Amino acid sequence: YGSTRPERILAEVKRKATRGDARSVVDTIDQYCRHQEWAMNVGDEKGTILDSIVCEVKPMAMLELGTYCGYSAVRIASLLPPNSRLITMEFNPVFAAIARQVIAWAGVEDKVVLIEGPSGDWIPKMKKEFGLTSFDLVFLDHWKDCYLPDTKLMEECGLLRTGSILVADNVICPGAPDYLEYVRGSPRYESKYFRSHLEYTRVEDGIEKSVFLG
Ligand SMILES: Cc1ccc(Cc2cc(O)c(O)c(C(=O)NC/C=C/[C@H]3O[C@@H](n4cnc5c(N)ncnc54)[C@H](O)[C@@H]3O)c2)cc1
Ligand SMILES: [Mg+2]
Repeated sequence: YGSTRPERILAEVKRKATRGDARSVVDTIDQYCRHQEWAMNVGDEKGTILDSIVCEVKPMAMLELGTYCGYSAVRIASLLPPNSRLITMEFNPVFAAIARQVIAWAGVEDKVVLIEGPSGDWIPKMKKEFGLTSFDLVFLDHWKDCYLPDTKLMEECGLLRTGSILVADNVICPGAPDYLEYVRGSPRYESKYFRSHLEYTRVEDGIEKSVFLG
């Protein structure tokens, strides 16, 4: 049922996951995408790396670029300290509509603000629209050729402070070579690679964690 993959994922969440239980939503999506049909969620293996960084940073202000079905938004939100917010950006209205329902089913809607639109348009408006000074943590998981331009845009818009952390998915597969070269080569970042696998597969992939030094 459901004509698109995200709609089938949402149907599975409504069928199998416990309402209000973020963990069961995450596990349901992982089970479905591992055994029924693959989808580009950060997944369980890389998700554990993301979890450890979220728990270490305890961000009060976090940004995610590329919501898709809301899997990582739910995963992150379930670990956020009270009064902290995840702002997640998604420009595909079909995916955004599905993600809103997944986020609501998981019961984390009061921790997540989903912005519908392109990151390039919204990043320059973040400070004004959300009374933000900077982001403590940013998760990049949108089109891989947007990682670098959006990182430079966040720098230019003063959304990164000394100690802000960027976490990038898929730096090996599909890969974000220009982004990797930038954060690994720039004296303004301290970068570290966490080796893992492409979600639900044995293909090598990894997460790059980069601390902005100001
Ligand atoms: C060859 C090949 C193909 C696929 C893979 C597997 C693979 C594995 C992965 O973990 C992946 O993350 C990906 C991947 O391509 N992710 C792109 C994810 C985009 C989502 O973000 C949305 N979006 C994209 N740009 C923007 C933007 N500026 N502003 C707002 N939303 C944006 C889109 O609307 C989508 O909701 C692919 C591996 C290798
Ligand atoms: Mg990804």
